[in-house]
Amino acid sequence: MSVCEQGNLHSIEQAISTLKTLLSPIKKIQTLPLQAAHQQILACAIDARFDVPQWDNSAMDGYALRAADLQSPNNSLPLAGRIAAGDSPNQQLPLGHCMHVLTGAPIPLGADTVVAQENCSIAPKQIQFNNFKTGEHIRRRGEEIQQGQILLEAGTRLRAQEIGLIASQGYAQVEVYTPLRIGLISSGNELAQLGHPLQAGQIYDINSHSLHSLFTGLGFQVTAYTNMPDDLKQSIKCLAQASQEQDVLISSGGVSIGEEDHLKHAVSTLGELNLWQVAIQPGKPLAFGRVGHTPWIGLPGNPAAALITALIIARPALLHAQGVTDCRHQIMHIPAAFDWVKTRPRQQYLHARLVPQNNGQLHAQIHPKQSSAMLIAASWADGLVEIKPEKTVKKGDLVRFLGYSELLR
Ligand SMILES: Nc1nc2c(c(=O)[nH]1)N[C@H]1C(S)=C(S)[C@@H](COP(=O)(O)OP(=O)(O)OC[C@H]3O[C@@H](n4cnc5c(N)ncnc54)[C@H](O)[C@@H]3O)O[C@H]1N2
Ligand code: MOO
Repeated sequence: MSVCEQGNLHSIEQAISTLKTLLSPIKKIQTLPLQAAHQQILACAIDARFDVPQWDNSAMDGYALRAADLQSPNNSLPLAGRIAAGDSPNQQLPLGHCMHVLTGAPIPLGADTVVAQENCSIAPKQIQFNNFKTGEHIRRRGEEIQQGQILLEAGTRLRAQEIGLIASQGYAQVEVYTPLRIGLISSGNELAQLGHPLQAGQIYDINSHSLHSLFTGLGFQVTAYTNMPDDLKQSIKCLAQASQEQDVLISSGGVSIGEEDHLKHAVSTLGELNLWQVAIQPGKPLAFGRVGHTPWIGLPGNPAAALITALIIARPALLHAQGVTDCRHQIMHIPAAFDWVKTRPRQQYLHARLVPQNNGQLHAQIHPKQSSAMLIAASWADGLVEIKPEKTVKKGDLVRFLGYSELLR
């Protein structure tokens, strides 16, 4: 890998691929109670310990019968008993009888049909069946899951539905990959901490907070370091310390070409710089490297540039290192509600909202303030419209839309 010259920008695909190489996949595994495993990544496949359902059971409140028993002209059978969910699955349906069954109740042996109670005329000891189909309303043993079947593969992120599926098999604990430890570093003399009044020339540190929220939301273990001043010696000291304590360092700011942008120099002193400058707008000055053996991602300082490069480039590589097997995000093709007439050499990411038209179809509307220094549009937006380098867009053209709901999970 080589550091490119200014003006020779790396493509986004190259950047993601370089970063994946830089971040070695996490191997550490921990066992967690199921309740604590939300958003974590499964380290071992989960297989089915038993069939689901474990026995034939009723899908309705009604009456279980053997269809061949219904010979009488008035379609009725004497009632032999009642079975509820939780009762034994081994009860026998006596010949020529029916049994009352509640939803979830085991089907008595010999029955082949459940008739919903609203389709029955119910007398105390005799049930008349008005309308039914043979075989209906029985949930068959194993129709959902069969014993031994792989339910979830290693590398799956555990959402509410996966947690429920694991619980259905009685697993109280799961093995998950230990979350990557991410050290967040903001750089800049101008940055003030929340809770402190601003001095002249200061602004509040935004990136530490937006990135903390983003990466903890993705399941990583995040530590924010205090601000790194615009000073080479102190940058080296801060990076060296953080690199001892974390699996990955992610900084924001200080990667452009100004004389106060010391980060790349500090990283080269402690390790190596692998890549700098990517054909993405916002976010061109993005850089990667190593501090000692610890991978480093240098996001640009402008808050929207830091957020977008974190989502588009850092996110897939970090999830890959975390063991996630499917790091794709859905891309929708949505008609543009805007014109984009001026071509740009870098791939554009525009803050956009999905707006329903009169016919109910969604169109992508972009915010008027797309500056990388501004977060107001990101907060307004539902996601990002992606425009390839040198492309224009006319109203009604289909554009690629990446929803924040996809990017933030
Ligand atoms: N001569 C050039 N100047 C700049 C170029 C260029 O190619 N040539 N690139 C511009 C682009 S694009 C970006 S993006 C920025 C990125 O620069 P840095 O990564 O070095 O970031 P800083 O200079 O440290 O800060 C930029 C901007 O963002 C504010 N900032 C930084 N950190 C935070 C934070 N944690 N919270 C809130 N705001 C933050 C900082 O105050 C600056 O206003 O460079 C352009 N310049
Ligand atoms: O990448 Mo910069 O973010 O264009 O401002």
